[in-house]
Amino acid sequence: MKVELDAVSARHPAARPGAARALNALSLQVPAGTAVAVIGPSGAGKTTLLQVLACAMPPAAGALTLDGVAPWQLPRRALQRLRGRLFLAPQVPPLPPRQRVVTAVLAGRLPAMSLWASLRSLFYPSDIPAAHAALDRFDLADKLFERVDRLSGGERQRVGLARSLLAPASLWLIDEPLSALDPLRAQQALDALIDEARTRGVTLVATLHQVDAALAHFPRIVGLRDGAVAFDLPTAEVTPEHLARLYAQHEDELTGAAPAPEPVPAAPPRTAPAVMHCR
Ligand SMILES: Nc1ncnc2c1ncn2[C@@H]1O[C@H](COP(=O)(O)OP(=O)(O)OP(=O)(O)O)[C@@H](O)[C@H]1O
Repeated sequence: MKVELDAVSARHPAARPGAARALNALSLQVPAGTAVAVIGPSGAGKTTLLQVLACAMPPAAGALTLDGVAPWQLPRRALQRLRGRLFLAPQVPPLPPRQRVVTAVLAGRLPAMSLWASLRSLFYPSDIPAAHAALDRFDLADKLFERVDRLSGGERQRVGLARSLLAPASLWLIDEPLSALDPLRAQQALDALIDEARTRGVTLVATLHQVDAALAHFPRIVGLRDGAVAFDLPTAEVTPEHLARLYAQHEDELTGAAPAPEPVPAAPPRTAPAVMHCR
């Protein structure tokens, strides 16, 4: 799916009046079947960008088109159909706690299923081999029949990613896929996502805090700051200077260092307690 944003601005419905826009006249093109990593400091607008692309939030200004179609001008049912071709993986996947992993993964197919088939699949998983194969890409096949609430945070995150492989989508929007993964799992997960997206001709837009991982795996990097594109370059052309400017005043996020501790307010000078006379 081809993605085009032209001077798009967006503001969260819950934002304080007068708060800065989360996206500010942002323009971006992503050709069909390509992969791009979006990096930038906390609050830059990465998640908001994915929400706008997923048609979960309408732009306040500017134009969004997906395969040349303006989603917010479509009739409601056509917009629903289009949303079925988009897959948004939030940072923390919304998995019902008592559900089996196999059911949670197969839920990725729900947009392509009739109401009856989707209800049936809640009780009788329809394609267990497909769920097994998707989990295997994320080294989680042994958890096929485990309950979701018995998984670690990282395992749940990988279940959310495995779900993308079942989704009938041509645009994957993946928000911070590595936030709960150790370095080895993170590398495997990115390899699997990028490889599967390329094989299927799916467009992949992923936000990442791990700049090293973005540079190592993605062919193109978009740096986002204050809701606008700071740079949009082939990975080989991204320099330390680009990164230093992007993360200025947020250097701890670039280096992965723990943020500097909040300054502790100085204790008030100790004085002898004042004698109070009560009458
Ligand atoms: N639920 C919300 N309600 C109101 N304003 C919000 C909300 N979520 C985000 N914002 C505003 O939008 C801005 C961009 O937030 P967004 O979550 O898109 O940034 P981000 O780059 O994904 O940050 P992070 O890396 O910390 O997840 C924030 O600075 C905040 O002002």
